Amino acid sequence: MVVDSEPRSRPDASRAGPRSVIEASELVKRFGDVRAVRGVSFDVRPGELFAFLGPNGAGKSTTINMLCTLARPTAGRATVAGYDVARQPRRVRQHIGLVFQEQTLDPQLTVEENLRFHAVLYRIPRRQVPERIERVLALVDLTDRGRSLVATLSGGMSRRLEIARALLHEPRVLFLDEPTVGLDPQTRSRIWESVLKLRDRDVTIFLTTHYMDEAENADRIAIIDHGEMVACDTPAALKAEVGADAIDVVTADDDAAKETLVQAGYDVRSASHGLRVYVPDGERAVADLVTGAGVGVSQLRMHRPTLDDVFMHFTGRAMREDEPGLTELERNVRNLLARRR
Ligand SMILES: Nc1ncnc2c1ncn2[C@@H]1O[C@H](COP(=O)(O)OP(=O)(O)OP(=O)(O)O)[C@@H](O)[C@H]1O
Repeated sequence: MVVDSEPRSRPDASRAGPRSVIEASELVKRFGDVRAVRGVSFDVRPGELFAFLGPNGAGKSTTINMLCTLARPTAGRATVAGYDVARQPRRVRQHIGLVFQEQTLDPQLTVEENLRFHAVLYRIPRRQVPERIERVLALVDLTDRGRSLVATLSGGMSRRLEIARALLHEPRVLFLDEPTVGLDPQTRSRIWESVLKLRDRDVTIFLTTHYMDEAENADRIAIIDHGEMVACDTPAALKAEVGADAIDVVTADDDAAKETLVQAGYDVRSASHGLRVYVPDGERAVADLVTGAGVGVSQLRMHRPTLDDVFMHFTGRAMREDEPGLTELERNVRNLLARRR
């Protein structure tokens, strides 16, 4: 991405909220008849780790592309770092770093050469370049690989190098679109070590992911479905919104226990093995439940809502139902159906 000189322009402070580093207002994107994004609004505060989740075809990439100035909104507006994505795209690009799924490094160049090339594109003053390269490589734990050809790096190292490169021009916002997709758990956690270090550096992170354990790291999560925002809050608040804790109990006589508990006012469902009781606060309810069952309790297990439950609640689908085993054809059919809605 070449950042050339756009006429001097100032951040659009009149409109961007003073506390928001990203502000999207009624963003819309149509591709012909396809309404990919249908009026999405949200804001991201400085230093936040903001996760964007949604099923396949929900509109995540389209939204991120509009924020990164890679796609022009059909309607609505957005500012990033105070600049309008449609009217001041070059300014926006100066203040953002991008790590997308596709590798964009040159495999025939060394790690340092790739970074130096990026420094030229972003017009980083020459005398600052060595120190910046050293800093970003240390951040992603690649200090000793500066002279290695990128072609010789593992998938995880390449991804960490992409992050390092995206940070070289000191962006205010780092966009990570599925940064760990297809990588093994150990490599994913290495990448996350680097990402989480950024939290102390006042870099705002806008992330899309399919991995719920990664979304747990977010300060806030937005869920998008069929091009619309269906939820946006902290992981804890979203889980609380989904509702009650569930306690699974197996008793000496489940039918009798169910009757007694229902009479005592509990929300009880029969499960394939035992009973499931929904309570607002599982930890407090356990003791009362054991005595209230009226018969001997042989097993008891508490289940707190997870982000998977949250995702299911808001989208009606499991987060990872597309993986594994969904064929390309099935994915395409699903996208087609999503477009028709
Ligand atoms: N260039 C395009 N032309 C036509 N339709 C498009 C185009 N880009 C995206 N779409 C459609 O817009 C909708 C949203 O797509 P988008 O790629 O933003 O979803 P997503 O949430 O990123 O999905 P995934 O997780 O599969 O990447 C889908 O129905 C998709 O088929």
